[in-house]
Amino acid sequence: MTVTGSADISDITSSASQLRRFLAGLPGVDQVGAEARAATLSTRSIKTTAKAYALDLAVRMIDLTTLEGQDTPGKVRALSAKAIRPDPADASCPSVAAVCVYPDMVPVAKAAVAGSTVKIASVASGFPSGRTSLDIKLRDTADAVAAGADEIDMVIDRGAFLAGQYGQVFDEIVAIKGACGAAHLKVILETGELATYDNVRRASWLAMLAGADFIKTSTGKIAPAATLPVTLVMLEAVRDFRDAYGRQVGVKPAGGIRTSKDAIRYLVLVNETAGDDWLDPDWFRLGASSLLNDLLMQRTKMRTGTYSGPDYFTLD
Ligand SMILES: O=C[C@H](O)COP(=O)(O)O
Repeated sequence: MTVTGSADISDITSSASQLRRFLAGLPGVDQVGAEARAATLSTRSIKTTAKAYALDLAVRMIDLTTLEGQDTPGKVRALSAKAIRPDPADASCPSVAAVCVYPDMVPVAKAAVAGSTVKIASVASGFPSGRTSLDIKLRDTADAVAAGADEIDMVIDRGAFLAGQYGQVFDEIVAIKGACGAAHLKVILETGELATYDNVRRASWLAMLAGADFIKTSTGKIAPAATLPVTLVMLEAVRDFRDAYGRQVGVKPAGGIRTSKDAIRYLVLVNETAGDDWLDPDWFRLGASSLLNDLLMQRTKMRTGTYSGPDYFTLD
């Protein structure tokens, strides 16, 4: 896709009307083509050696998530221990990328991963609905960062987006990015509420223009959550954005990704759509609460030839 319009981001974002014109001018997504391509890629088989690599890469890309009202410090500590050392019986098993928690659990998670490579991601900005004032969203974000979050996962205002108030959504992302300081910002589009692939493409560009470090599909609280075609559209967007403006943005599908097969399908999609520059935890994450155990079972099967039952691994 060739992006038409100004070559300079500041021209596009200088006014709400310029931004609207730019987003309205993005080419429409070929829905049938996107779904067919995602379906074709999802049937692709990979060699055994590549599979072993892919399983480890998928482990390294996980944002191991717990976002439940009943989360306790004990559960977050256990999850953090698992994030550092997913398979205590196998020292070759890598750590996951990050633990993802609500802001009040950041201090607990931060202390639990101290000394490891595991990052702390925190949802903020009135997750999951985002229906709160900008002041509260900024405070929510600043609190999580002050408590040690390395990454902030914010939700966009879908109501404003769907009403065409792109300038408002843009300004909010810019403000929250400011509150992040050195922490990376992942912008959750909540694609299950955006209704069309064209909207997914527009929201992806809007978030990137506003300074997102990552674009993320879903909160995991709305169905459908991550899907391959939606992720394909987002991967095309980050690829085209880098081509146009020279800045690389990451992608994080999240919600409903539970099996090794699913994870490998996403990795094939990344490779074939954005390219192997994105096949790295710095640029691609899998937001998941219960994918890790299946990856561990498949790793063990490849190593020993036999499956360990799910009970062998601790609960995610
Ligand atoms: O961001 C991650 C999601 O909230 C996790 O969703 P999941 O429980 O369906 O894996």
